[in-house]
Amino acid sequence: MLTLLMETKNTNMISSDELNLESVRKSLIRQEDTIVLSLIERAKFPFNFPTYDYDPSSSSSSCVLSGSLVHFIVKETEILHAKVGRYTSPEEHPFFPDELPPPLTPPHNYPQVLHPAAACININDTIWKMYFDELLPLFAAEGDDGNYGSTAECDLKCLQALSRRIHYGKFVAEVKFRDAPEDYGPAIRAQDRDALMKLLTFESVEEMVKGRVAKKAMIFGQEVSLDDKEEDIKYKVNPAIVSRLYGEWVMPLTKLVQVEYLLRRLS
Ligand SMILES: O=C(O)C(=O)C[C@]1(C(=O)O)C=C[C@@H](O)C=C1
Repeated sequence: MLTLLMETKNTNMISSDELNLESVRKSLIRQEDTIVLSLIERAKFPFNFPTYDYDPSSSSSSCVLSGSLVHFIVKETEILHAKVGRYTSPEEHPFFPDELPPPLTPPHNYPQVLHPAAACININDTIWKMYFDELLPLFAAEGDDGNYGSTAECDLKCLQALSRRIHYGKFVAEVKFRDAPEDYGPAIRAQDRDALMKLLTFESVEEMVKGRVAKKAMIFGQEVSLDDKEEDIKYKVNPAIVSRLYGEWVMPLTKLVQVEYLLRRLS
């Protein structure tokens, strides 16, 4: 708890005068480490289906949870973290925002960098569905080792890291608007999603990101042994899956957040 409190207080939140494309991209690059390492930790456990299984109609269930174990762990963790002010940070977004208590800690004055309308953008429902329906089956081995609590804890860390990275699109969008209001203004006033998406997309950057996260998965996730031959190296998480995660989900969802933010930027 103290660590979390210190983490919340010692935020490396970007101030308005430090806000530029280089600084926000530097943060996105640093967040790649957290995402790749959280996937590697989740890959320690097999799929462990009972972590996600909840059938209210099953009379045999002695389970008293109102949902699956992973729902319970995420909800209860968010309630605890809300009490120490985690979700007063513009960089943090809860998966269950409707059930959170007010902070018990003094308010922290975060730099007011974003337009107030940013607070209404939360796409965690989409992130939750992507993670459990698309991503997890790609890299979690089949099987059940009974470690359902630890498995759910790893899922929580993956969800939090992905949510933070994708919603960081609000800061990227703010930078892009400030750098070129004459370009973004007409598309915003026309509420033209396609024009905004075209303006904010840098395909060369996306290719670099996909290559870098695959390389991080290789370096961070390499099974190390002293007599490995080059062709026998194994990885805890397939680097191609990490590259696909970014190409098919993380960057498109980050761009969705950017578009949603920009549509509201002049309201
Ligand atoms: O770096 C940017 O310009 C971003 O908008 C971030 C990001 C990303 O999600 O990594 C998204 C869209 C761009 O096409 C390139 C990269």
